[in-house]
Amino acid sequence: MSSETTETTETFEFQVEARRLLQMMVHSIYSNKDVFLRELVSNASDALDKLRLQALRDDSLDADISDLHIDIEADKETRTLTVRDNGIGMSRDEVVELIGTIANSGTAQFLEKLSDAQQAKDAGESGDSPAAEELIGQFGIGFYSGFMVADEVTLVTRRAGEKQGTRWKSAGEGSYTIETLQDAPQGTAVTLHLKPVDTEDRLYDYTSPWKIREIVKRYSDFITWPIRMAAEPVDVPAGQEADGEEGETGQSGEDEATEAAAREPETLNSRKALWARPRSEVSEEEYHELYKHLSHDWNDPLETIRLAAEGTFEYQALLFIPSQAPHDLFQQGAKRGVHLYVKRVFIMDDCEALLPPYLRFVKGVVDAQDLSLNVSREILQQDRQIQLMHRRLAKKVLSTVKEMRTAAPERYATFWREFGSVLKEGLLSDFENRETLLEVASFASTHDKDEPTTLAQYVERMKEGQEHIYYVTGDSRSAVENSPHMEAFRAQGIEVLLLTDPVDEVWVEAVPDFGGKQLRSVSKGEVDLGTEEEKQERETEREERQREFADLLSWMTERLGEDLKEVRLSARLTDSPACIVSDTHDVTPALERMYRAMGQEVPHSKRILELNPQHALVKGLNRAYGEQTDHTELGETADLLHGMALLAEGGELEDPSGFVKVLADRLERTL
Ligand SMILES: Nc1ncnc2c1ncn2[C@@H]1O[C@H](COP(=O)(O)OP(=O)(O)OP(=O)(O)O)[C@@H](O)[C@H]1O
Repeated sequence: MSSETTETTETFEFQVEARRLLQMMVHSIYSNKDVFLRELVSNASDALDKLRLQALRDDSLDADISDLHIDIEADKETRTLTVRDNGIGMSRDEVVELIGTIANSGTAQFLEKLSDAQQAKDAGESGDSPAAEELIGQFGIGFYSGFMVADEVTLVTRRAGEKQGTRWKSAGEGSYTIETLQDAPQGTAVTLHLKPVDTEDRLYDYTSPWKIREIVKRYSDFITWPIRMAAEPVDVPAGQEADGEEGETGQSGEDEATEAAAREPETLNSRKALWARPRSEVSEEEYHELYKHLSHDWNDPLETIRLAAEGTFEYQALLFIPSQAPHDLFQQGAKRGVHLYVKRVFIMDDCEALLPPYLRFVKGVVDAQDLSLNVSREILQQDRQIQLMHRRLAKKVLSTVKEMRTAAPERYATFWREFGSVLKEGLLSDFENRETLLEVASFASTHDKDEPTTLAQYVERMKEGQEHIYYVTGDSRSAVENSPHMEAFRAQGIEVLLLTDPVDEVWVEAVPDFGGKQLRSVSKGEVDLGTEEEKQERETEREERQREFADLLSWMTERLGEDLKEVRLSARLTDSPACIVSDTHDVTPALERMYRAMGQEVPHSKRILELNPQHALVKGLNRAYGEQTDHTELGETADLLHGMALLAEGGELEDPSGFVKVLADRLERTL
């Protein structure tokens, strides 16, 4: 970061990502500009929460917490709007770090998507890609949203307990200035120098008390801190003052009284916690605004869940399922939604003790009556009541998903698209809810190109004589659909689940069955399809073939023995000459790779090469083996066959260049 010092003011450049984000705010890609105030109030409220907590934990903190509140002040003359809080504030370093940079690691990627979406919009295309608005909504922009309505933003702040304050100022272009102040009130004041009103662009007059009142009521009513607005100075014509309650104390005294009454600030929000209000009184919109405050998401949630427990351990919970997965869903250390309150007092965000990790996308509030305000994360993890609450909340979320699946299939489809892969992690860790998880899960399948299926639907469609639920795992739908392992299943019209999430490799190993039907990989063990009669018939034929190919198979098993457990005839191939399979209880190569990536050593399991006795290449190989006495060349053919089988399942060759050399040599001879 470059800095240039004048006497007291330093100029800094914004970090690249921050600058791009600001650019978008300045050029305003988000149409509902009113939300800037919600964002500033939300930050102010967080700052007040933080100060109260810190004061609670640290007696020696030199801070005034007697009247924590938010002030909104508009000045029509100078066209400025100030949002002020007397909360925790920021140190100078914090200002530079929090306001000048965007620490979120997904930002660069997000910005790519955003500018693509914006370009598409500018070019008048309306493709499948999400609109820029939707994207920015998902990300949440917080403080920077001020630049949607202002051409200059000033922030004055002093961290509670510190002596000096800081002034930050920027026009939202490349740089900002920072100044140290000897004298600044505790907390933060953000002053926006407003752009000219342009109602067509939904840029309203944000100095209008009416507009401010409306926005605060709509977006921030539930904020528990008072949000005050200085009342408008009323121009009262002389001699027509409104009810002079103070009595006649002379002309000048009366003026003062009127002015004082006029200056009495108005509290704009009702400050009622939504979860404590009767359900019938809270509108959906109010829930959605609370969700946005808690989650920093600008989009509405997919589902709102309310729950209250009475008795010895009383609590209320208000949970939300977002409509989009956050970009950091699979990042280590990403935030975990739920906020903990104790008797309406905010205690902590990201309270991981309240829900299992596979429900980390759920946002919301849990307000418990009987916890200490000083409760720590460690204590929560061990608290029996919290563990009970955790179980109950998890069950409630899952039952909501279950209901959604039948009552609102489209919403469920969105849910599963966004969160299915995280939910499947639960199959590994949450034995208690495993059945429910299997019931709510859905999977791509060969039955339908577009529509996923549930396991129950799969079982209903199972053919006569089919005993197992078949699946294939791999990197992509096209790769697994075309894998040689699928041939016999396709030929016999047997449905196969197509599992392409990394987590699928793992949970299928852990879940033995669904409703008594075993889950079976198409690439493991022997396949045994069809009715008893058909099986019997095939078995007899196989024994015959086995005799026919016995010498070739044992020679190949020996030749490839270093890499393979066995070479045998296949019942799963119709078109391909060969494929590789794993033994029923062996770890698959994909899983081996995953364990290694996680730093766990697993023994390497040798696999099995299966040959298709109907295939001309295999037949030819068998014939040649019988006829020739020198098997050197045939050895190469066997190696090629092995390599081809590996490639066909999307695997990797141990010696790709060796493989290519032999192949090139063979091709050359065909010309
Ligand atoms: N009024 C304030 N008082 C104290 N700190 C503040 C205030 N406003 C912002 N901050 C600090 O600056 C950080 C960045 O704020 P910003 O609104 O840009 O993002 P955010 O609220 O963290 O998240 P998001 O970008 O998802 O909205 C906050 O996390 C907070 O630490």
